[in-house]
Amino acid sequence: MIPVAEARQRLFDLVAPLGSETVPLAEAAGRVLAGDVAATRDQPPFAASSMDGYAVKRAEVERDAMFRVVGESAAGHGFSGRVGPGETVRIFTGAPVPDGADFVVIQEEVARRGEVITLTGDDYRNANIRPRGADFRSGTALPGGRRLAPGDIALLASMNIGTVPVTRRPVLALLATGDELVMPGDTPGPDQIVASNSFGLKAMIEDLGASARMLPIARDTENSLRTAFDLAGDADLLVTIGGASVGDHDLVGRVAVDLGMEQAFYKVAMRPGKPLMAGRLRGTAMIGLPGNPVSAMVCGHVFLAPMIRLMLGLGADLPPLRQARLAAPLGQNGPREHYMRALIEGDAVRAFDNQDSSLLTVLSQANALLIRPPGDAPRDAGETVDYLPI
Ligand SMILES: Nc1nc2c(c(=O)[nH]1)N[C@H]1C(S)=C(S)[C@@H](COP(=O)(O)OP(=O)(O)OC[C@H]3O[C@@H](n4cnc5c(N)ncnc54)[C@H](O)[C@@H]3O)O[C@H]1N2
Ligand code: MOO
Repeated sequence: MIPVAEARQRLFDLVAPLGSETVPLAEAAGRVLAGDVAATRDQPPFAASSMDGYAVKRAEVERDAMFRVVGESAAGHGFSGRVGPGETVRIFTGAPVPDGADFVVIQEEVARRGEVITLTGDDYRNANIRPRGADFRSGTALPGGRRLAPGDIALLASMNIGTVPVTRRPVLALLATGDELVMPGDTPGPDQIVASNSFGLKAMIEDLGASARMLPIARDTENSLRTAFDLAGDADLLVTIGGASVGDHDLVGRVAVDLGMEQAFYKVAMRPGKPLMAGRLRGTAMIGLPGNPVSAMVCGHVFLAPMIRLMLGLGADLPPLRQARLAAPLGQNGPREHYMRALIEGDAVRAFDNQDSSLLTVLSQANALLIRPPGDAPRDAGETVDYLPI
C-alpha cells in the first residue's frame, strides 16, 4: 500500500495536459481557456455617458445655469457637432459624449422649456462619464489556464472575440464490471443490483469539464473484460469500476496485466478506496476504482478530479483543504487516511455515524469529506480538522 499523496503523484505521471481546439464563443462556457486572449479594442471605445441627461461643459455647470439644446447623442447614434459655450446636447446612457462636452447633468436635475434647459441641482461632483477604455484597453488580456465562467464569456464577447482557444475535453471511458449489475431502468434478477457508480462518476466528470463515455457493463469473465477493454478506443483515460479486490471474480487487474498493462501501483493506504490500481494499457492511462459505490465516488474526488484538472491544463495544484471544528468527538484513526462522509453545519463539521462504503444515502447527504491522517489520535469536539468540500 502506498500513501494517497504518492498515488496521486503516480497518477499525474500517467497523464499530461491535452492540446487545444477552437470553439465558437457561445460554446466556450465551462471550457478551459488554452492561452491568453487579448482585446482588440477599447471598451468603451469612446467616452460614454453613464446616465440619461444633458452633455455640457463642466466649467459652466452651476445651479440656475442655462443652456440651449443643439442636438442629441443616443446609443449607437452620436452627435457629430461640437458643444459650444452655453450649449448642450441631449444625451442618453451609453451614448458618446460629444466633442466640447465633459460633463453630463442628469435629466432629473434639469428643467426644460422648449430648447432651453436650466440646471436645478446642487450636487455636481459626478461627471457621469465613463472614460474611453474604462473597462479594458486594446491589448488587455484574459489569462489562459482558467475555466471560463459566465462572466468571462461576457468579457470575451465584449472584447470582440468570436472564437476561443480551449483545451480539448478529456475523454474518459467508464467500464463497470460485474455479473450482478444491470442498468438503471432495467429489471434486475434476484441476485442483481443496479449499476450506480458509472452514473455518479459521469456526473462528476462532466461537472469538471471532461466528457465520459459509458462502455457496456463487462461480465466477470476474462473474455468479456478483454472485449470491454478493446472498446475503450482512444480515450484519454480508461476508468474501470469494481473487480479490483482479491476475490475469485475480481479479474480486472489480472486481465489488464495479461493484456500488457504496465502497473503504476496497486492498493492505497486510504479508506475507502484501498484496492485502487493504475497503470498504462496499450498507451492509454488506466485507473481501476474499487466497486463499492462510495469508494468509487471518493476516489473520483481524490484522484480522478485532480487528473482531469491536470489534463485540462489547470495544473497539478489540489483545491486547498478547508478547516472546521469537530461537532462531535472521533476515535483513534486506523493506518489508512480516512475520507469520512461528513456534513458542514455553520463552522462545525460532523462525520456521519455509519461510514460503510456501500451507503449512497449517506454520500448524498454529505457535503464534505473529513480527512483524517493515518494513525490520527482521538479527537475531541471543538478540535480543528481538515475537510474537502464535495
Ligand atoms: N478479503 C478481502 N475482501 C475485500 C477487501 C480486502 O482487502 N480483502 N477489500 C474490500 C474493499 S476495501 C473494497 S472497496 C471492495 C472492492 O472490491 P472490488 O473493487 O473488487 O469491487 P466488487 O467486488 O466488484 O464490488 C464491490 C461492491 O460494489 C458493488 N458494485 C460494483 N460495481 C458497482 C457499480 N458499478 N455500481 C454499483 N455497485 C457496484 C458490488 O456489487 C459489490 O457489492 O472489496 C472489499 N473486499
Ligand atoms: O476501501 Mo473499500 O474502498 O473501504 O470500501
